[in-house]
Amino acid sequence: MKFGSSKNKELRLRWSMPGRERWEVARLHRNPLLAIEMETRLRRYSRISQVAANAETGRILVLFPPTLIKSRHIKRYIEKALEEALQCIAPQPLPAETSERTSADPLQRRMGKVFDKQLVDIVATGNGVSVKALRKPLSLSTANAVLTVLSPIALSLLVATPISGGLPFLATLGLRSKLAQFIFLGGSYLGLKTMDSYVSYLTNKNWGEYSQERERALRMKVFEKIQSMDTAYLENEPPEKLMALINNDIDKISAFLSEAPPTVWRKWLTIGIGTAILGLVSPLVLLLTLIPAPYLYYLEKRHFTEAGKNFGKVAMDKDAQNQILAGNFNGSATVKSFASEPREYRRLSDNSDQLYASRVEALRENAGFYAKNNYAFMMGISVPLVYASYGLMIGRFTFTEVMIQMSMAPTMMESSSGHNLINYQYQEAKQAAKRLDALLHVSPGILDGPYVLERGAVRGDLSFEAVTFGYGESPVLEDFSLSIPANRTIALVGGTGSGKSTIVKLLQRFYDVDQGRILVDGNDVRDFRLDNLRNLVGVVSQDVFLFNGTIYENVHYGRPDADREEVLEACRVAEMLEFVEAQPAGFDTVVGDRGQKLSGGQRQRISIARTILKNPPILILDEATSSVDNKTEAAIQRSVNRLSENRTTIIIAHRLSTVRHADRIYFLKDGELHEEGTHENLLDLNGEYAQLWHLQASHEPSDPFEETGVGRG
Ligand SMILES: Nc1ncnc2c1ncn2[C@@H]1O[C@H](COP(=O)(O)OP(=O)(O)OP(=O)(O)O)[C@@H](O)[C@H]1O
Repeated sequence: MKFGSSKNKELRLRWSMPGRERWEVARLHRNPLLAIEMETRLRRYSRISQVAANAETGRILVLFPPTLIKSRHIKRYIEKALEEALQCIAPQPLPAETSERTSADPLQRRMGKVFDKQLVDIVATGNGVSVKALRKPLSLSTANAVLTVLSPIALSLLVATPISGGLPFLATLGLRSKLAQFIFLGGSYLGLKTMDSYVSYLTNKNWGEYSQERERALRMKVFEKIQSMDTAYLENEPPEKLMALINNDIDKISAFLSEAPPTVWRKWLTIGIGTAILGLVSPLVLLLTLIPAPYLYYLEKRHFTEAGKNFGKVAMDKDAQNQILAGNFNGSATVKSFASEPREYRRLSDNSDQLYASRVEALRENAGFYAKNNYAFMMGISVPLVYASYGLMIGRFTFTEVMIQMSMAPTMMESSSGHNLINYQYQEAKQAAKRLDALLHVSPGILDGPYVLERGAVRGDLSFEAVTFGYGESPVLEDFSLSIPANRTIALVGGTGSGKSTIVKLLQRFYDVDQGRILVDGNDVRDFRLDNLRNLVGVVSQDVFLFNGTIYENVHYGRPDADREEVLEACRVAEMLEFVEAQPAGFDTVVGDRGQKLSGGQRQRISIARTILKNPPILILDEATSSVDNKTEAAIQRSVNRLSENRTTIIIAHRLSTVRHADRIYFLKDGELHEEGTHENLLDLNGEYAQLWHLQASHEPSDPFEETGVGRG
């Protein structure tokens, strides 16, 4: 992307002093991903000491040592970082149908015709197949190939010089004496070897950096895509599958990129140059050298198929063994109680026999392959050399020519083998690219609306107008209407599966309604930016998800820009200070995976504190107190009551004592409003709500909220 004349509009220097500059970047405004990408890119410049990009203000602060870097360079660095970051996070312009996809970049298009198109597109994710990025690694690989061929030739000439009596072409360069030629060739050989090592290092380093850069861009793109996916998609895809896409598939592409292009490029160039040299010296020796190449190729291909099968079988047997062992160790008490140790022993013994057989088969095949491969390889070197020696004997070749043949034959053989490993990596990368490409081209159905919401301006009036919605064919909600004035507390009650949670999922646009509309302050929720809409709603539910961090971090998650004082205040309102102080490391206590190290009530309070910190105008309490004892419930209820003050609140609960003080209660049945009114109205109505109330009252010894004097919504 070029900025051209728009450059000045993109960037504006807001403030500057030696070693510090603050720039305004128009596109940074409200674009947190761009802020992250720009920071990452600017940090790569070793002479920039600190960077902070702020998506709220659209500004970027750069700190640098003024003695090392001139102020005018900062602008160039920012321009470059912006250009690269924009390409990296730009939305995929490709349409959903594979057949219609076209690559904008001409090099990408050309490469897509030679290699697998999906793989090329995936490698190009973010910023295309950049000629500039490939120029250096490709040049280094070329130099590497040339040096691979030149070094053995220099050695041949060096060894041949004392015996052959000198090289005429060196004599024409003024090196007439044998010693002068020897010194020149010895120096050249050592110099070439040194260069060869250094260029090899640079080649590997550059291809490695290129593949790592591509891996990073791809990982971020895939992660961004997964995050943008609809809830419906995420519910259908197991997390392990998504993790495998990000870990295994991207790794396969990265491994292919760091190995295959430099190896193939070097091998092909070496074969090309070697063929030319051997062809000049003796076409027959060249032919003899190349004869085993097809056989070597066939051997490798067969070996990869067989080895794939054999190691697949070994892996299966090993998996089965792990399962047997895990079952045995985890269920040791059950094994002992049934006295089934001999049965367990037999299972492992049978499995070990199978594992032995499959491993032996794999090793046998491997040994056979290496024996045949070595034999063919050696013949590829030996037969031409026998012929070359014969040629020397009958005077067809000079000693120098034989030495060149002796050095080139192994180099050629080495270069003509190993293609199957590359092919294997290519096939793996192709399959990985296919899966990633499919993911990147799924179009999310739920997209941002055009309007940016100012949070403070939202009152919190909610209205569901004739909403019909179903997850599949049959509707869960049908022609459902409900109005909630701002700052009121309403309750949704009803049998299991009646659609209560679905209503709040629709409000947050986890799904879109099939018919009708949902309004916030009179505006359709589909018109808002998704992040704005979801920031309006705070949910405290029965299943609290905590990240595996500290208590403080989990509360702070509610509003990352909150300071410590605000976090502590939220915890105080959520009545969690007492339990935090009892923890070994207080707020720094790590909560464990999904918060497993805490009790249900403790997790619940963290969730409430998190929501208090978020301070949303609309609050949803989805069975928030259903899994705790009466005392904890009463304490949580106190926090929840404080939390619901001055907010539109929807309470979902099965236990009716939790909702009796709501301003209005809606009783749902099969996705339709069956009864509505205050608790007293509904009791007077003596319908299903009243029946349920009496049923629950007869099972509950007393109303916990009456006892503790809390529970007013
Ligand atoms: N993600 C989903 N995919 C398919 N069907 C779903 C999904 N979520 C809910 N349902 C179905 O939609 C219907 C309503 O579910 P919902 O969770 O809204 O009920 P609920 O009233 O909240 O129930 P509960 O009180 O048991 O939580 C149920 O029949 C349920 O099986």
